[in-house]
Amino acid sequence: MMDQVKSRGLVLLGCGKMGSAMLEGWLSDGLPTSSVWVNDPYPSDWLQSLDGLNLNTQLPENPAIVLIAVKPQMMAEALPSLKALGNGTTLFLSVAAGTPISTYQDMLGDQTPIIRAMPNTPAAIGRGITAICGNDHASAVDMDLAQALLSAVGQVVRLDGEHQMDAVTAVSGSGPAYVFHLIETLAAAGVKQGLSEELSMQLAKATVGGAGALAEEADDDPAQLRINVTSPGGTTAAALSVLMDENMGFPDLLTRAVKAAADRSKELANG
Ligand SMILES: NC(=O)C1=CN([C@@H]2O[C@H](COP(=O)(O)OP(=O)(O)OC[C@H]3O[C@@H](n4cnc5c(N)ncnc54)[C@H](OP(=O)(O)O)[C@@H]3O)[C@@H](O)[C@H]2O)C=CC1
Ligand SMILES: O=C(O)[C@@H]1CCC=N1
Repeated sequence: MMDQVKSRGLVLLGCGKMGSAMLEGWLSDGLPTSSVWVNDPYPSDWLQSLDGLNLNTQLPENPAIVLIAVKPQMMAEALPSLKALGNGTTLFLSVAAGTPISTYQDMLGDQTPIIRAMPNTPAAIGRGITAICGNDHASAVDMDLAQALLSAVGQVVRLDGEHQMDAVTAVSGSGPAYVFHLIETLAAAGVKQGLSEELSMQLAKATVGGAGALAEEADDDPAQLRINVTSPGGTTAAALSVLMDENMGFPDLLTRAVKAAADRSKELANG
């Protein structure tokens, strides 16, 4: 399956933070730079340093996949450059938040196989998770090809339909930022308790990384893992009484944050 990508080529339209995170993962997985075409007006130093990459050159005539990773606001400007590849056997895979499949069909032709995907930046180290859903022209083979490509940078889940994409974006697409902010604020809180910045950051990163890995690997669910940390009448219980506060705690705060992200994803549908 991936041989097709190697021989026919992979095109990246837009290669900023998300495009680069995925490309980094694919290159580490063995995709040769000579099979990759990147079209980006201001390529990063990293992209420019990649030997053999086809950077801002003429695109292949029939690439296996075009990955669209420009911002939703740039879509109307960026997509027309790909029109010649529409309505053919090139599979389009878009990671843009909000932009519906219908926008790509309108601009690339309504016979074009299109898969919408929502990845996240841990893809850079092969620990991403990507949710996908395709249009009627994305065949089972196309879905398998997208799944094979995305599996190289982490887990892949298939959605029941496009209607789930806004919620997925709010949970796992944006989610890493919530966790990074948790690390920042946990480290800052440790400094307030008298630790050095360096030590507090080391403790915070290892704690979030270790807890995340345990949550994925353990048989117990996260609620039980939390209970396992919480000695009756101890320190964790004291902290959780703050974090689980009905009005000002994590549940209310995260519910509102995830809703704000999902609402913004819906707004971005209009560019
Ligand atoms: N960042 C993330 O964690 C995630 C992002 N996404 C989605 O990925 C997409 C990209 O986001 P992100 O990587 O964060 O954004 P970035 O701004 O980092 O990347 C977008 C890239 O596209 C380039 N670009 C702009 N216009 C064009 C054009 N006409 N042709 C080709 N390239 C162009 C930009 O160049 P320049 O900088 O010069 O404008 C930039 O390098 C978005 O649609 C976003 O919704 C999805 C999941 C997670
Ligand atoms: O912030 C954004 O809009 C993109 C989509 C998900 C993560 N980053």
